[in-house]
Amino acid sequence: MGCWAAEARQASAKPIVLVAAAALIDADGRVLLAQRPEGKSMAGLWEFPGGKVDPGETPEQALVRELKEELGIDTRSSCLAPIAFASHSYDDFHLLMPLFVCRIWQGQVVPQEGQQVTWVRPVRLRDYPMPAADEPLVALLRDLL
Ligand SMILES: Nc1nc2c([nH]c(=O)n2[C@H]2C[C@H](O)[C@@H](COP(=O)(O)OP(=O)(O)OP(=O)(O)O)O2)c(=O)[nH]1
Repeated sequence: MGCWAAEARQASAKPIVLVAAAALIDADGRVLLAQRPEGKSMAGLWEFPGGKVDPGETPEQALVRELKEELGIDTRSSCLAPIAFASHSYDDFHLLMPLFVCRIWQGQVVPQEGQQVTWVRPVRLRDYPMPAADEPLVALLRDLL
C-alpha cells in the first residue's frame, strides 16, 4: 500500500535539482562523510561530499570540481564509478543525485570549507544522521561495500 499512498499525496511539480555525490572509500574500506555546516539547509546532517551540477557540466565534471573545492583532492572522471542514485522529493525541490564510488584520488583529504569530515565503516553508517534522500543509499552501501 505504501507506494500507492505516496503517489496520492504527490504535490504539484517541483524543480528537479541535480546533485552529484561521491562515496570516497579509503584503503580500509571506510566511507567519507562530511557534515553540513551551520547556515546551510540541513545543517548538522552528514552527507556524501558533492554538490549541484552547474549548467554545461556533466555529473562527473561537477564532482571532480566539488571534491577539489570541498576536500582539496584531485580525482578523474574515469575514477568515478556510478553505483546508485537518490530520487527524493523535499518540500521545495526534487533531488536527483547520482552516487559515484571513488577509491583513487591524489592528495590528502583536507576540508576546505571548515566542515567536519569522518571516515566511517559501512556497518556504522546508520550512526550518522543523514538527509532523507540518503537513506536508501546507506542501506545499499552497507550491502555493496
Ligand atoms: N552533497 C550532497 N548533497 C546532498 C546529499 N543528500 C542530500 O539530500 N543533499 C542535498 C543537500 C542540498 O540541498 C543539495 C546539495 O547542494 P549543495 O551542497 O551543492 O549546495 P548547498 O549545500 O549550498 O545547498 P542549499 O543550501 O542551497 O540547499 O543536495 C548528499 O549526500 N550529498
